Amino acid sequence: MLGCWHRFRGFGLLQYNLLKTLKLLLPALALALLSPLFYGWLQEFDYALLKLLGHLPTLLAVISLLLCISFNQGRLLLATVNLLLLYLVIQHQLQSSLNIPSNFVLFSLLSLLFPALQILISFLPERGLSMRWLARRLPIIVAGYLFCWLAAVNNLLSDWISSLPVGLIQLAFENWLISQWAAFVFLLAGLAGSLILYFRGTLADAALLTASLGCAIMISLFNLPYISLTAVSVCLLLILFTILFNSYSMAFIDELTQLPGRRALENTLSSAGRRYTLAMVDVDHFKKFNDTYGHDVGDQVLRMVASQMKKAAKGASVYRYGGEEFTLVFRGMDEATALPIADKVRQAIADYPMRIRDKDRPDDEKQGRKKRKKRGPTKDTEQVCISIGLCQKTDQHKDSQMVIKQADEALYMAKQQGRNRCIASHTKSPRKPKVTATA
Ligand SMILES: Nc1nc2c(ncn2[C@@H]2O[C@H](COP(=O)(O)OP(=O)(O)OP(=O)(O)O)[C@@H](O)[C@H]2O)c(=O)[nH]1
Repeated sequence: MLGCWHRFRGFGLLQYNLLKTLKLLLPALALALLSPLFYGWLQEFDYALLKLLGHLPTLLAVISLLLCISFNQGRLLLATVNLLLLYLVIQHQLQSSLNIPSNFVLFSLLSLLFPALQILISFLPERGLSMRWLARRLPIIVAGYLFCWLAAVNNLLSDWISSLPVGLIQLAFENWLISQWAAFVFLLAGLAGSLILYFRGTLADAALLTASLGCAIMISLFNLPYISLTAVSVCLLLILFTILFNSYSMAFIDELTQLPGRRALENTLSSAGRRYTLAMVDVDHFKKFNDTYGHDVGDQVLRMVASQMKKAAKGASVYRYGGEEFTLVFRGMDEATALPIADKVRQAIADYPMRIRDKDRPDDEKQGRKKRKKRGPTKDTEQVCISIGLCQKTDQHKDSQMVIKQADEALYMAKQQGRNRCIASHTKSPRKPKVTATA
């Protein structure tokens, strides 16, 4: 039975990770669907406009580089450089037929270099951006393309055609220009990218994987006009979107609970209009969780409270105000309507059996079972309670800060009256809770 449960939990985790991965790939999917439209659109432009549009990838790359530096996104900076250099070498050295031996050699080298660098970039941990970090990695990418470019401008490449291995000459699929070796390295880049995306699950990983797939398609369909312009522009647009989304998350999303933070709350309140109710929420005796079980368990409690609030607070948006304080905003609702919803939130959390994980629980499952047997049955769930203070916006409130202040006063009263309850500034509380907070 227990084995069954573990298998079920394993399946649930797999499903969760797969869903998360698919969600992360959604922006890439949207851009992939739009790229044939963009490609078709290009065909209608006249030569002068197309020449101008040829600079679009460089422009996008420069914007991306500036944003990467401003927002500390090291891996996306390297991915941008990889795409930009690939595009520049193609534009300056590969604008005539691949039947010319030197062009064919350059094309073969680039179709190995790009995916190999993508694999390296995918495996790098995201540790922000510093000069030392960059100085160790950027020269590898630049050196690869510089080597190809110098060999091409010095007319060395045509001499190398006779020494190209068969795997770089034979195509992997009929009518597709990708060689067997290049297909293999792109496949490795795709596999590495997919595994990293599955386990690490960041939007940057999704963008890196998509850039590898996009450039594999570009290499395969290289004889189509403007294919490099289309593919590199789309990949860079995705990278730009990722940088902007990441910086938005850093500024507005609380990392621990994944709830919007105080800055997002301020934005909401500035556009909430004149009719809303705000609730300040505080975890009762939270300090005791930290003191008794440690900071990690304190963090678990905050995550549980956040997720239960999101589930139970129907019609309200939930924010982490800071520390163990949260905020609910009920747009378009008065206190009388918001109060029962807030009370349901309070009840949902009070009813949730919070499982506390033993701090010195051994990693080995067998050892753990032995230890639990020796110690006998223990109480490993704790009740977590919250107190809530509500206040609806009225004409007396000059700004949202005054509403927050009054909701905070109501919260203080809830604490004074015994905790685990909701108090509204203008409306009578629905009922007294049966349970009182114990932590
Ligand atoms: N684990 C963890 N603790 C935090 C975090 N932010 C703030 N704290 C702790 O939250 C505790 C807040 O405690 P108090 O303000 O004394 O309030 P309380 O114990 O909840 O008591 P009452 O509000 O009176 O019910 C402090 O010990 C902070 O260190 C966090 O992100 N994680």
